[in-house]
Amino acid sequence: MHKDPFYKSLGYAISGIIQCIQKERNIKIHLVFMFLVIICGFLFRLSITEWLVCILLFGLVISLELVNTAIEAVVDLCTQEYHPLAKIAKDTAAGAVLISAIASVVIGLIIFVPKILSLVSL
Ligand SMILES: Nc1ncnc2c1ncn2[C@@H]1O[C@H](COP(=O)(O)OP(=O)(O)OP(=O)(O)O)[C@@H](O)[C@H]1O
Repeated sequence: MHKDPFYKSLGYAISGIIQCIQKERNIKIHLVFMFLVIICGFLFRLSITEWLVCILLFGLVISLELVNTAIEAVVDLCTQEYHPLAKIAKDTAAGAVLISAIASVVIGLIIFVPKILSLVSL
């Protein structure tokens, strides 16, 4: 079977990311939070380890949102009818995004709250 060159595959992947950003409200919310965390990260001078944790979490949440969108598309392609398996597929994919977002918020609080408190108590 014909295999696309690497630059074309990269183009498809980037197009998938752009389509998800255009179509999905949730990924826009994640991107806004990511942008705010990056600004706060510079303001509070995060350590290398703290940056690595933040970057890992950005990648995790956004990747899971992309996979969630892919699963929604495949389910809709398979059936427009109500089906319990379609519900499980969509709900569990959304649940994966939720778990990663909750973990990110908790870790974000662990990183930033002590820094904010030390600023306030100066
Ligand atoms: N074919 C189906 N069969 C059964 N339940 C479905 C089906 N399609 C959607 N649902 C239910 O409706 C919910 C919302 O589905 P929808 O396709 O609108 O996702 P969405 O609201 O666009 O999700 P997101 O907010 O992540 O983009 C699903 O999580 C699922 O519980």
